[in-house]
Amino acid sequence: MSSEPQTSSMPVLITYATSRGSTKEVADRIASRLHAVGFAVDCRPVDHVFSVENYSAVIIGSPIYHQKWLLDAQKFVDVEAVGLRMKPVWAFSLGMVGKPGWRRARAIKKETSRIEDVIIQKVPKVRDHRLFGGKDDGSSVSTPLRGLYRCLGGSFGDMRDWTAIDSWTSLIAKELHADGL
Ligand SMILES: Cc1cc2nc3c(=O)[nH]c(=O)nc-3n(C[C@H](O)[C@H](O)[C@H](O)COP(=O)(O)O)c2cc1C
Repeated sequence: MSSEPQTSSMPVLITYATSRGSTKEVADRIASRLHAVGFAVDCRPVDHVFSVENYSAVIIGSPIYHQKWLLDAQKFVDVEAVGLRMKPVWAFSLGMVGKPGWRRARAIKKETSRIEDVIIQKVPKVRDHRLFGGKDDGSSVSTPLRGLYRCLGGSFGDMRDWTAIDSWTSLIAKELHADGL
């Protein structure tokens, strides 16, 4: 008899880094939606994950600060790279995506590919990466910079698009089902 763990009985790991809590709330939402459609889930911060070995799939999230993922999330991908390469992996980022418009669209595209380049170096077959709007009241930014950001089509507040997050989660659930997980 094989001693291999039964993949389908293993939970899906939803793991995140956060500085101010908004990414945790998105991770919790993804976990609860997956749980609602029948998946066993485990949602925890990246620094509370012992190993990815006992998970069937992994969803990793981090906010973007100064154009990079938080260090804890980068470290997690580095340390777990070998294990992650053997699983279905999805990634998401939170950032200030702002209002639609060509200037922002270009900035978002650039930011998204910069983040993806780093993830793909470690986990080449990451299935998808999404940049969702985050939450920032702008209080940590100087008034002139806030004004400049607004002129460029950015906006402050809670920009999390729960409909987009739920749709993405449904796509992941479909793929997991298709994989027989
Ligand atoms: C000091 C600071 C720097 C930030 N830098 C970026 C950035 O470079 N790109 C971006 O898209 N969002 C940036 N943001 C927005 C955050 O990614 C957003 O607020 C996110 O929701 C924070 O996640 P957390 O609450 O999980 O820490 C920044 C926010 C702050 C306060």
